[in-house]
Amino acid sequence: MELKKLHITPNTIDLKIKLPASKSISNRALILNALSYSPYDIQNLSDCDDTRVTIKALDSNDRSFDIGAAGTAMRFLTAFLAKTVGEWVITGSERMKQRPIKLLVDALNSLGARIEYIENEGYPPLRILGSALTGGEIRLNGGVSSQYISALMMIAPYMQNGLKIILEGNVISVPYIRMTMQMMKEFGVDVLFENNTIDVKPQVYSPIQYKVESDWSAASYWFEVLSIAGKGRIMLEGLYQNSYQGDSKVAELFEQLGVKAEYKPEGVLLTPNGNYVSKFEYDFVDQPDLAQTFAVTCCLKGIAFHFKGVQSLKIKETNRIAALINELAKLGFILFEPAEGELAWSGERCKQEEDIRIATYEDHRMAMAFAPAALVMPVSIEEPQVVSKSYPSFWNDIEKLLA
Ligand SMILES: O=C(O)C1=C[C@@H](OP(=O)(O)O)[C@@H](O)[C@H](O)C1
Ligand SMILES: C=C(OP(=O)(O)O)C(=O)O
Repeated sequence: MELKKLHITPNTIDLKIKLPASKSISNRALILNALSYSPYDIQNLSDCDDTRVTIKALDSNDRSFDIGAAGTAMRFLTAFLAKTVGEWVITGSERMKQRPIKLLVDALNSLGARIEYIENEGYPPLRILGSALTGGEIRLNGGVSSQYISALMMIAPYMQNGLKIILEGNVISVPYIRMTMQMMKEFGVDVLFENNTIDVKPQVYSPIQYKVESDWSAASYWFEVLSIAGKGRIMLEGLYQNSYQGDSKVAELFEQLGVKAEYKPEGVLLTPNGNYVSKFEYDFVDQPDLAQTFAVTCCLKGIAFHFKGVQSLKIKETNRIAALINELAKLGFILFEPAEGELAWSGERCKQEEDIRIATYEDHRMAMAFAPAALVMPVSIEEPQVVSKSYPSFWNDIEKLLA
């Protein structure tokens, strides 16, 4: 097993980090570029695994695709292939075969698609008989994954009757639905999203030249580094205040955890603000990918926390709730679930392990969220290469702290 041993004890921190491009924006831009038959190359496309699998599928002459561990690629391509004439097979990693897709498949089949399960009902791999879709009106539970909704929205302009989606339940990850809507508008189509109803009339996309922003979820690990270190300055290049990414909320949230973020023309400058709250409370329903960053930061700063809105973490790259509970216990922190969809730490401690080896469960965010713990104690991160799912140069950037 590969192991990354780390203990970071910098005298000063003065870094410039070129963050990876957003994988969420990259994967949408690729689908929209394909749907608009664009002659342009997308600029600043991410080079991460989740984007590479989408590029490979869209560029290939194959009929069978393995999208590995990429949730967005699985969901977006399922919808894309459902409306593309031909017979297709789509599969993914062992974990992807446990991540639910039934709501999306049922929705597509009710709109005129023909999709079958090859192994287990409700899960990839899928056999898709692609054809023109009739569209119409559907009701969809918005509480499982917004990726199903984004996937349906992007192909909606090409449905014969357009598409009206009435979202039911507590809709999660709404900023990602808004990101899809904004990008569709940039590619020249009208989308209405009001009162839990999304309406897309039959239309055609227009190709545009598109440049992808840097990734705010990746930025969160640098906020964590500065918060834990409590000193230094870090310039994160290519980030803007008015971002389509809901995870840009990280800048405001870290004001409570010792970090000041200033917007400069080249990016965001992080410096300490000396302000650490005694208890951190937040509902992560709009920013599920930030939860791991905050759990590790709070524990290492001795700040009790109570998170809500984290129910979707159980169906991501791993069960992130279980993974956080297991791995933070190795560092000496006892977390618990006050209720379904919640995670908390009330200050309870256990004995820290002597030789700390953090398991990453094939989850890039476990590796990246735990790496800054090395500013406090020596840690080894198992299977560090998992970071390539969203941030291939993460370890090169972390090594700048050792220089
Ligand atoms: O649409 C997207 O790009 C994403 C949506 C979110 O998933 P859910 O909608 O499943 O929460 C997020 O966790 C994922 O990393 C990316
Ligand atoms: C949940 C994530 O990705 P996906 O669902 O696209 O696999 C993530 O990157 O944290």
